[in-house]
Amino acid sequence: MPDTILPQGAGYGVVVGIGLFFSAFMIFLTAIQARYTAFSPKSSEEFTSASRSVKPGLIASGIVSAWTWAATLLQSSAVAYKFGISGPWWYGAGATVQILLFAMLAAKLKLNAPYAHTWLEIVGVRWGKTAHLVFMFFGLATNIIVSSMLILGGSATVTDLTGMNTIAACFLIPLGVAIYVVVGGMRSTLLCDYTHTTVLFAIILTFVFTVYSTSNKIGSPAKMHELLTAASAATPIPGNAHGSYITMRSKNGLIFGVINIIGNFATVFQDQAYWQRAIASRPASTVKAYLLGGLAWFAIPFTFATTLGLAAVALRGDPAMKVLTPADVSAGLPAAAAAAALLGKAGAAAILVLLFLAVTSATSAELIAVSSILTYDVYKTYINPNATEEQILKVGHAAVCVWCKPFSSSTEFSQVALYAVVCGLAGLIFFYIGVSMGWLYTFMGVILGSAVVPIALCITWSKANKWGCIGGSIAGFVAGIVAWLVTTSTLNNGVINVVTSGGDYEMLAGNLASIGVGAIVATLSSLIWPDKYDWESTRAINKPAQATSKRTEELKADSDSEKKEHEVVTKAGSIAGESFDAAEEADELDPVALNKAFKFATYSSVGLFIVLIILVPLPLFFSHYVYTTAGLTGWVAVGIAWTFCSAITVVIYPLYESRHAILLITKGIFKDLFARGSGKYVADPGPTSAA
Ligand SMILES: NC(N)=O
Repeated sequence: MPDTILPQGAGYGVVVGIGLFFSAFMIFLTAIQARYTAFSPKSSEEFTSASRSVKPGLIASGIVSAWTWAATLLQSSAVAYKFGISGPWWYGAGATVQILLFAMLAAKLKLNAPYAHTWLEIVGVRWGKTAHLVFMFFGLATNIIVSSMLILGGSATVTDLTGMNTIAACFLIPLGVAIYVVVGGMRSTLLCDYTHTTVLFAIILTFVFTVYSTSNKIGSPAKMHELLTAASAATPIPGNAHGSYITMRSKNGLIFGVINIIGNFATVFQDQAYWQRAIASRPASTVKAYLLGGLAWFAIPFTFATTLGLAAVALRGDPAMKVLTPADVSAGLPAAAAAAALLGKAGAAAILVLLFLAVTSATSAELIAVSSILTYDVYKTYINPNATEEQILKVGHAAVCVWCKPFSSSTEFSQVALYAVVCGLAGLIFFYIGVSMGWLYTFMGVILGSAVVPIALCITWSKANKWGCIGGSIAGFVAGIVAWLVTTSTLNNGVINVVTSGGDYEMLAGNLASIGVGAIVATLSSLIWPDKYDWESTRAINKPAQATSKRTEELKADSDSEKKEHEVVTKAGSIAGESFDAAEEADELDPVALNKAFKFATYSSVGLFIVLIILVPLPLFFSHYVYTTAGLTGWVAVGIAWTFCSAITVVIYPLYESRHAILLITKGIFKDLFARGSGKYVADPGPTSAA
């Protein structure tokens, strides 16, 4: 019997083949965009922010795609395997609430810095160079840690299923992504994200229906209940009510929940990828996009892990089920093992494709995020403040390829290869020192958590104190590391290594100290020495010369013909290009409407936070309830229904809202087919709708 369920060729085929397929797809999309729409991929605004014109469904799909990491599928299943049903809940809820709460930051971004390219530009303009550099450290550290987790999770699974060389996997995974991001920029990345998300939901639903409906090994929630009950009796989980897998009363599940909430605050609030989607979004619908994206994403880890993570427990002892070591669990392998045990080679292949799509789309989000930071916060801020549009675009492309070498004079191919080296090296270093994806996942809040509250205050609160926020971030960082190491040493007789430092309490202490000290110092100093910031300078960042509201123009215009003239003038000043004109944009940036949107974001996200983190899980935790068959059936049914709603939101809804753009492109293609050259988009002098 071979050591792996799939041949090595399958690993290379998926990693290289699908990577190149999506690169070709991206080139095709970009060509279509350039020919049949008003948006030119040659503009730097279009490359980094899709001309700030994207509608909420596609943004929501992009959020889901960027937020679906290897860990979303693998670590969620690993915690289901370790803690039972509480693991998927804490993973899903504990990483959804940040996206929901980010809707508030997105509303403030549109209100206080509507034309910024990066969140660091806002920090720099408000607080100057020191703050800019300190927070850039946290921003880039976030991108590096997230990218490393993606590479680690992806390569571990590909190696486990196919035997593909881990070093090759680490380097080849980012290669295809780098090519397609360079070719397309933000809009094509969002369209590629959409395709990935569609396939992702199809594969997840296939696994769900296999486990809970068709499989002869499980096949129903009732059988799953029976198998989990038997597993609980055979190997009770310490800290769970009655040692059961089918209870929310799990002490370690709850600890993981707290760590998860903290770490994910850091990786949303200080990752340019999420700011970038807010920047790319139309102002009027940014909040809606984040609320939809967050709610849609919840179903992915929750339902997937409630399916394959629990299946990995239920199938223990099955001849087709691999025996998992603690290292395998930490590497996130229970889901792949269960998929292979249930569906053989087909299951393994499906999980390989699923994982690869998740890893590539999240990596593409990280790439374009880093590219924007290097372009606008390093190159334009410190190297060439008078950079031309052409220079900015060139650096943006180069930065995608090589994080640390944006001015390479080598060919694009060698830049791509160098980028693969940088990203792959980060993954490899962690791999060789024995740091798994699971370890890194619980560690991320220790070093990133301290900047969460200071960054949120900088963007949303006029009273936020500059030195309090900078000091809080640094003090929290130090406190997090110290608390983590001291707890490790205390609990492990002075032994500090990768294994001892990865324990639940060790990571919990580091996470709590980091976010707590950062929050307390930043908030208290701002209350004692409040700033009085008026946001004028951040509102002026990159502001186009003639961004005047259509309403204002209408008031000024004396006649219909004069009004038309005004529209044409404002249109010329639009940063968003011809399909989302300046007057429309200025109307959507109306402060009254944006303040309303902020209030709506606050009420809904805080309300959903209370439901997801307090009202649902805590009563179940304190009641010590162990699910009956009917209880588990209901729990699974909620997951399946939620998954369908999510698929409708991020797969069907974007198609519906883009129907005019799809029609426009289809007409253009048909015109070209019947009269060669006649289908190319020609600018319409009047306002039109955005894709
Ligand atoms: N994106 C996460 N935390 O899965």
